[in-house]
Amino acid sequence: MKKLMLLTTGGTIASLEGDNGLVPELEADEILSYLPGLNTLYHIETKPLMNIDSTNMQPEYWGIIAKAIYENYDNYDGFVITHGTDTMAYSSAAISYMLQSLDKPVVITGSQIPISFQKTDAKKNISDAVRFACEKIGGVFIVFDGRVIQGTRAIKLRTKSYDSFESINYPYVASIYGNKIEYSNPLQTEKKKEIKLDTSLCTDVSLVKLFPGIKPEYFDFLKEHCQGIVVESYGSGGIPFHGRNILEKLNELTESGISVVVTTQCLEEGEDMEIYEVGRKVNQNTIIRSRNMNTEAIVPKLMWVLGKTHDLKRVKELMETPIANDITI
Ligand SMILES: NC(=O)C[C@H](N)C(=O)O
Repeated sequence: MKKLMLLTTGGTIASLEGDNGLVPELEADEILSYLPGLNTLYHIETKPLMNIDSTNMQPEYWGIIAKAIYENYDNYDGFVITHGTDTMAYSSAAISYMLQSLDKPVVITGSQIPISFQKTDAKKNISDAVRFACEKIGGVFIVFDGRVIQGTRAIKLRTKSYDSFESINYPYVASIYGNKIEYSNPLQTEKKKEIKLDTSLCTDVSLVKLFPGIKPEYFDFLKEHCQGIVVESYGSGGIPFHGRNILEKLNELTESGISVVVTTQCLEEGEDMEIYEVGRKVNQNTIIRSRNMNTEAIVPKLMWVLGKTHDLKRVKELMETPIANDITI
C-alpha cells in the first residue's frame, strides 16, 4: 500500500459557511473523513500547515510548505497539498523553484465548492490527486478536474467552473479517468536524485500591467521600493516610448540596479521582442526576457532568484534558464 502525506493549507475545499461567507475551517482529518474509501486503498497521514483562504497566501508560507515536504520526503511515496485555488498557481510555481530534483510527485489540489457541500468537485479532485501522487514521476503538479498540470505552467482561468485551471504554453502532463492515468507524453524513467531545498526569497518585487496612458512617474515610486519588477507589456512584448515614455523609465530602473522582466498580457505563445521596433528598442542586454513563462511563475521565480543574488547579469541568467519546465523556447 502506498504511503502518502496530505498537507493542508485551507481554501474553499476546507471551507464552511460562516456568518460572513465561506471560511476555511476543516482540519486535515475532517477533510479525509468525507472520503472514507481512500484509507482502504492508501495509507495517508496528515499534516495541517495553515487554514487560510489562499487570497491571504504570503510568499513566506511557500517556504513553510516546501520545508514540510523536504523534512518528510524519505518517509512517503508521494505528497498531496490541499490549497485554495485563487493563488494556487503562484504556490505551485514557487514550490517548483524551492524544491528541485524531486523524484516523487508533489500534487496540489483544491476545489471550487467546499467538500462539505452536497454537490462538490472536492471529492473527485482529492481522489485524483491521491491517485496521481502514487505515480513514479518527480515534480510539482496541479491536479484539478481530471487534468494534471506542470506546477510552473498553471493559471486559474475561470472563477466558478470546475475546469478552473489551464496549462499555459505546455501540454497537460496527463489526464485522469477514474483509476486510469493517460500521459500526454511517454514518461521518462526517473533516476534517483538528491532533493534540493532552497526557500530564500526577496519579496521586494512588483508586477505592473501596462495600459495606454500609464504614468512614467509610477516607476519612480517603484525604484524606491523594489529590487525586481515584472512588466506585463502588450502582444509580442513592446514597451511604449511615444508621449509617456515608459522605455526610458525601464532603462533608468536597470541603471539603478533593479531587475526588470518583460512579459506579455497575452496568455498564450509568450513574448517575442525581436519582431517589432517597440520590442527591439528594449535593451536586450539588461532587460530580462520571459519567453513563454507565465506571470504566476515569473513573479515567484524573480523573488527566488533575487533571494540568491542582486547582480543584474546573474539575475538575468538565472531567470532565463529553464527550471521545472517553466520555459520551452
Ligand atoms: N476555490 C477556492 O479555493 C477560492 C478561495 N477563495 C481560495 O483561494 O482559498
